[in-house]
Amino acid sequence: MFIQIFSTGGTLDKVYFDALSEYQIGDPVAPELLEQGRVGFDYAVESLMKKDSLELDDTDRRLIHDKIKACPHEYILITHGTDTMTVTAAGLADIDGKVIVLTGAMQPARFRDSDALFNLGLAIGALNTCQPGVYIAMSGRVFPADGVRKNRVAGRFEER
Ligand SMILES: NC(=O)C[C@H](N)C(=O)O
Repeated sequence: MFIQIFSTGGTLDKVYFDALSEYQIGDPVAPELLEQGRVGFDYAVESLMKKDSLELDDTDRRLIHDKIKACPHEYILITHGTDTMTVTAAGLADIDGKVIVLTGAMQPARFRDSDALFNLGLAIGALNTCQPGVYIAMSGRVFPADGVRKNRVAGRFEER
């Protein structure tokens, strides 16, 4: 099994710079987390952008779409900010023959109580078992991309 990972930014990849008292988006954390998980598959990671998903625009989403469409691999993982994950996922619905899973985190992977490792593991499980289609793996569940929303108050994803 080979998984192509595209990172786009989001809280998952955020780094806290104390001197600046603000967050910035660092390098993709996915490889480190996969190493920590001692995974038994091959993968490659390509960083497409380093943005909070609230700042993604149509041009960014077109790039994400076109990169995936042109990718020769069947299994695609997208790490993405949670706030507009469903918007990006909706734009991938026309891509056939691939298992595409988006995941992210409510807390930066670098935080001790982060949900990042858990969510990434869930996404990898989804890639191992799902039929071709677009899915969001968050909150311990794998949702079809068109059947989920983020509940900001509760801090989790749920059926819509
Ligand atoms: N948890 C997150 O990823 C929220 C962040 N604002 C984003 O959508 O990029």
